[in-house]
Amino acid sequence: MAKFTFHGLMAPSFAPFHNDGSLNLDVIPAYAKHLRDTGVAGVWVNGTAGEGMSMTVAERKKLAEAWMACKKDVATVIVQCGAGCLLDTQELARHAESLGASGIAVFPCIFDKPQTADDLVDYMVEVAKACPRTPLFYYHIPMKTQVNLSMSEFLQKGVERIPTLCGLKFTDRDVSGEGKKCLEVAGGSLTIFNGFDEQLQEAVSQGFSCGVNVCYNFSAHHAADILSLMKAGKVDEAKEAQKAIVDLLGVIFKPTSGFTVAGVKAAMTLLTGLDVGPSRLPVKPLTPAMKESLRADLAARGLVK
Ligand SMILES: CC(=O)N[C@@H]([C@@H](O)[C@H](O)[C@H](O)CO)[C@@H](O)CC(=O)C(=O)O
Repeated sequence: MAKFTFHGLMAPSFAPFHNDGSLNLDVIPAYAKHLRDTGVAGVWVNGTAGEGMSMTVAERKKLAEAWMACKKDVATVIVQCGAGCLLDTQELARHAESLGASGIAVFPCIFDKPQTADDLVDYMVEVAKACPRTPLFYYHIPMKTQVNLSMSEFLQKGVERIPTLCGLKFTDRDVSGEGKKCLEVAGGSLTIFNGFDEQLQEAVSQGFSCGVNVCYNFSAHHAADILSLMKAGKVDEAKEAQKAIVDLLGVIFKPTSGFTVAGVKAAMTLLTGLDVGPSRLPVKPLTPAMKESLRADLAARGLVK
């Protein structure tokens, strides 16, 4: 079995774009230093917030390379390689392994979707052949993929057939049910990342010790508080820190009446001063009026000038 250990906060990094839509790699070194300075020890590149599915294979490779060049600041780099077809996924996985990535994460195929946990394992077996020396993770995010299989069954079957399978990202609200079952199957030897900012405290209460959540990009301190308060047994205070995250997300998603990558990218730029640029279609960027409304709401909370 491949070895992988991570505890704490991993940021799903944004894909920085110039206003003309092209990749802006120049911001990555400062982005990496910002994450280091805010206690974030890992990045999850080309995922959901990272608009992996909106980029070409060549762009995705460039982003992976840019983050790998910053390993002195952010030591753990997991590259999300799921793509439209298995061959592109394998090409990206081979590339990530050649760079020495800490791990490779994979969405399922989302057009012809796996119907059973066995189908999913079959697919992951083929991906693993392209990156036989690198820890492999499944990226469970049914709200995007509409693939909602039992993750505990997948893990049970997957470890039998994929020596490099090291866990999964559990972007699913059911942390206390299926999430806990995954932890039981993992038995401490696989890594299960919590996937929603809003449920970190609940996830930690079930035994999760790490997460890949978008807020770690710009307000990691709340999540770091949750981890340390839960460790100290201060559950009520941890729940207060959790409320602060939910409140912040409420502000960020107000202009778009719900989650969009455009909103969190705009928040990143406003809250950190690191310009990650607009989102790429099909995710519509915020309009100037939406951006101003977000800026004003964040300013009212003393979060931006
Ligand atoms: C759909 C989505 O973006 N989910 C976020 C959450 O952090 C999410 O933004 C947050 O919990 C708000 O609902 C992360 O799971 C994203 C993520 O890990 C990724 O970009 O790959």
